[in-house]
Amino acid sequence: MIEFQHVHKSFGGAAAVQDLSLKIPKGEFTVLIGGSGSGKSTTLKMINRLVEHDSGRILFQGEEIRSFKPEDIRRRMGYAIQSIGLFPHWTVEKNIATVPELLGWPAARIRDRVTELLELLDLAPATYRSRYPHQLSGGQQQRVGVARALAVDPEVLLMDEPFGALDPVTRSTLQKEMLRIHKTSGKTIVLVTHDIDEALSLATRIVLLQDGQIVQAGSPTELLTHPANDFVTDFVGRSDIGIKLLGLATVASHTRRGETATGDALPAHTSLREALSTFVARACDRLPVVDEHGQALGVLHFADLWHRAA
Ligand SMILES: Nc1ncnc2c1ncn2[C@@H]1O[C@H](COP(=O)(O)OP(=O)(O)OP(=O)(O)O)[C@@H](O)[C@H]1O
Repeated sequence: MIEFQHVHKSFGGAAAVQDLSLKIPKGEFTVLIGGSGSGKSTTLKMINRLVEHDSGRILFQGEEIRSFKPEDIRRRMGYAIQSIGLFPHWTVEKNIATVPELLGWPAARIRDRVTELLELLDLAPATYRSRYPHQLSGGQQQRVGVARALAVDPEVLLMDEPFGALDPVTRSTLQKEMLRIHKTSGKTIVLVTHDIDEALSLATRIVLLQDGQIVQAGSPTELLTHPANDFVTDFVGRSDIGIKLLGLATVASHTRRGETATGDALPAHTSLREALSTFVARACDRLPVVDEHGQALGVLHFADLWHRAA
């Protein structure tokens, strides 16, 4: 759906992105990750032409990105950023309605869409639609930023550190919401982060950048189990690669069905990483597992964690 072919971008003679070639297929959740100054934001912004590339080609659905009108790009690609950029003197409703209004949607359609988006992001419409940004918490502002990016149901969602500067609980909640939105909408999402745990939990594909070049692109499991070099190993966390692998699998896939055990049960969608923590905290080697309806599913054995995790 989006393809970079040998793309270069320099600022004042210093290369920010060099010879970057990358395919982003439709429906993928691609996470661009790397250290500070590695070229993540520049790469993202070249997709919606906030930054123009110097050379090479960037294709969107087979056509050079420069051939699209900026307003078409704005309609087809939602954009959410860490600093949100909500207009302070506009209500939540008006902020979310920015692009629909630019596109001349009728007022009733805009109102319905705002209601739908606020509900999607767990902000009660009656309470929040007429508030101003300063009357919201940081997490709520981020949600409004995401709602605004989704307003005209774009084919692509571009997100630059959208959950930066949030406390871990809010961050984790919003990450889960993004996973749900991705799962239900099948949207193509490109997200920038410097947080490897965020990348591992969200991405279907991780693209690790260093000095404006791709060091490795692959699934979270590939990066953890087949790192291209020492830089990748260090970046993904040399000392806790095993724990991170456990974070990629759920209890459901490791449960011995039909067995029974006593004690508080784990929901089947719990990650094996959390399960390991529960085993240690409870000093036990078996945990009962329940499905999403709270019905007994089986038992997770401590021995099965490492046995089958990779
Ligand atoms: N508008 C600009 N003018 C000049 N230099 C820029 C500009 N934007 C980015 N750069 C430079 O390009 C390089 C890559 O920047 P970029 O913002 O893409 O990195 P990043 O990986 O997103 O970093 P961070 O995680 O710190 O946000 C950096 O050296 C940066 O200083």
